[in-house]
Amino acid sequence: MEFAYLGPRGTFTEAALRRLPAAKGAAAVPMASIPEVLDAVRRGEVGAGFVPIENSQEGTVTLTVDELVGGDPLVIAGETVIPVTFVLASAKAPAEIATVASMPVALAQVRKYLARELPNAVVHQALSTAQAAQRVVDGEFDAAVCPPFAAEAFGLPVQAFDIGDNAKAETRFVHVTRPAAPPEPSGNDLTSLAVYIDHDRVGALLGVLTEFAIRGINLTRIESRPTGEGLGRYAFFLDCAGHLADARMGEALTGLRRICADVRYLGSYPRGHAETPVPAPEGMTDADFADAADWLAALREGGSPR
Ligand SMILES: O=C(O)C(=O)Cc1ccccc1
Repeated sequence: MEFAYLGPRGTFTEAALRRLPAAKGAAAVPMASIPEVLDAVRRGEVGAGFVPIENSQEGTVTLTVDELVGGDPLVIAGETVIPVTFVLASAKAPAEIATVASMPVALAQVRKYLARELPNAVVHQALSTAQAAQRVVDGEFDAAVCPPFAAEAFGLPVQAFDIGDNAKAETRFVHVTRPAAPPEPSGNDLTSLAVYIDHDRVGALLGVLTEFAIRGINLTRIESRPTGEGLGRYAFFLDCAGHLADARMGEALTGLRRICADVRYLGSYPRGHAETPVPAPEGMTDADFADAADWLAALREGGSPR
């Protein structure tokens, strides 16, 4: 199995991919951008892709979420979470740095550092932190904001370590495939969905949330993303605790299907970090649903239920 990932070598994505159990022994194929990774998966050129999706400091990696919500269908099959620390990589001393480059999600996390230490430097966007380091080596920019291992991979001196504005920043990365059955439940899973509501209907979002709340399903993330149809037209990206195979998740999904303009299932997969799973509340276990279904079937057959 080949994994395409956001490259070149030296990205945080590459480091996170090494921690993904499903990628053990797999060939890692660097791609220039997030859309290129996802398109290679869609075209079947690689079996899987690996891209950043969420940062604890900056929030959503919009390129990834928008592709999942609105692009040709893909599903998430796994995730990893790693801490991210940034360095200023350059052959020049900070006083001589006139241009600095990185990926927007990285630049946003060193905003205070750049304003304080390099107030006159012109900031440029790159497709990844390691691509910025590559372009410094090529002479295009003076400095890159990148992981320490990217500076090392590209032979760039580090002018400053730990320049992130939040020392506790973490990033979440996802393993994506073409639509496929999910991995078996692990006991601590997430299910991702994109939900399109009827935007003119008052209380439509409350209706969506109710489907989860009444079945004891915890949401770990809800994000609105523009559909591109105009102002006020948004889709919701949701991460829900639980697996597609859980009876209560199945019931919530069929409930959404009935009340939403559209629902896109985006995968059930084991959580990549140590969150304690929220157990099914009383009356919401698979056994409770099976018992209730048996009871109803017996009523419909005219028998006398237990
Ligand atoms: O550019 C990289 O190295 C990435 O993997 C994307 C990224 C950028 C900044 C923080 C986390 C991930």
